[in-house]
Amino acid sequence: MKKVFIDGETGTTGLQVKDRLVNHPHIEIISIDPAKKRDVEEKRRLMKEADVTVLCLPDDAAKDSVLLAKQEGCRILDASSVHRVAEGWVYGLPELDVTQRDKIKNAQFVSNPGCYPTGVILLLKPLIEAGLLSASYDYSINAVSGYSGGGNALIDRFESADDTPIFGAYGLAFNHKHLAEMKKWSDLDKTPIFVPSVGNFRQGMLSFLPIQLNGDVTMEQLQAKLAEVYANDTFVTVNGFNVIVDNATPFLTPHGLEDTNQIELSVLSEPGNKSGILVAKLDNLGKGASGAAVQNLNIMLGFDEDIAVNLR
Ligand SMILES: NC(=O)C1=CN([C@@H]2O[C@H](COP(=O)(O)OP(=O)(O)OC[C@H]3O[C@@H](n4cnc5c(N)ncnc54)[C@H](OP(=O)(O)O)[C@@H]3O)[C@@H](O)[C@H]2O)C=CC1
Ligand SMILES: CC(=O)N[C@@H](CCC(=O)OP(=O)(O)O)C(=O)O
Repeated sequence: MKKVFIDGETGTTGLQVKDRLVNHPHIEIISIDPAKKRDVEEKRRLMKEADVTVLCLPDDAAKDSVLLAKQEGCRILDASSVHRVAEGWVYGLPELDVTQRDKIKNAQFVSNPGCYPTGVILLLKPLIEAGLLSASYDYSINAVSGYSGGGNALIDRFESADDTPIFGAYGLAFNHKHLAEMKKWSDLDKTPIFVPSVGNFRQGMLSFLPIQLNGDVTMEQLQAKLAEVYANDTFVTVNGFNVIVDNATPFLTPHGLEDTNQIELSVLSEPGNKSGILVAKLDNLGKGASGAAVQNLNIMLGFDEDIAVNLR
């Protein structure tokens, strides 16, 4: 058995990591006494005992815990957004390319990706790498997330206040914390324009990337390349060209993947069109956070990467 300490076990992401790991046959969770959850020496003791510590903390608290881990030489999987483009950290997106799983397996410090970047990067990176899309294109991304993406504070607001909107755009200063991560790991020349939004539902996410093609490239080729690249990836499904897979068809909704570690990629257009959209659907708390964290833990600890990644 390997031991895992979840620092931030009672938060939205931490609870979902815990709920997955209680079903893990090879991992034992070591928990902090709730009365001591901010006690630095108690954290140090548990970190030293654990094979890996998962940080499910606000950014500033995550920085403090990483200082402890550095002092003690402990392994960390950080779900916060602090280290996703930081030197000395491995980006925890196993499907990024064929070398990424080995990097994750051997790393001391792994940073779990943000929910929005997970979809955007998996769509853009392989298409740019293949020369089908340009790194210098003016990309824009519109996305909608379930309110659990905002952690306990937003959950409380949506579930207890009576003045919550059905839908609201945010991040309108265009400096969202996920931009650096999207640019770096998709290999973009420019920072994209990103308009996130939140809807009055708990879990689920859709990210849309409108594309205008130049030259001979077709939208069908984009779908074919994505299908080829992710053919062997258990958690990535590439839908057929212009096929909407949704219980609510003809509507494309953020729903259907809740509590799973799956992500669905789609290329939607009409045959022969030179424009269309790339779409990623995932559970912001699944492949966007806790499912991905358990997948990364499995890789870091040498287990099959699909053990206990889903809640259903
Ligand atoms: N929600 C999501 O969809 C995603 C979240 N993340 C990231 O995961 C991290 C956690 O987010 P989320 O779960 O949403 O946030 P929550 O606000 O739901 O949970 C944060 C938890 O951390 C606890 N906490 C705060 N400070 C400390 C500390 N110093 N020591 C120990 N525990 C502490 C909080 O306790 P208390 O309530 O008592 O303050 C709370 O239980 C963030 O960095 C976020 O960016 C990543 C991907 C997706
Ligand atoms: C709806 C909502 O507020 N979503 C969060 C992102 C959630 C996520 O991916 O978390 P990280 O904090 O780990 O980056 C936001 O836009 O900041």
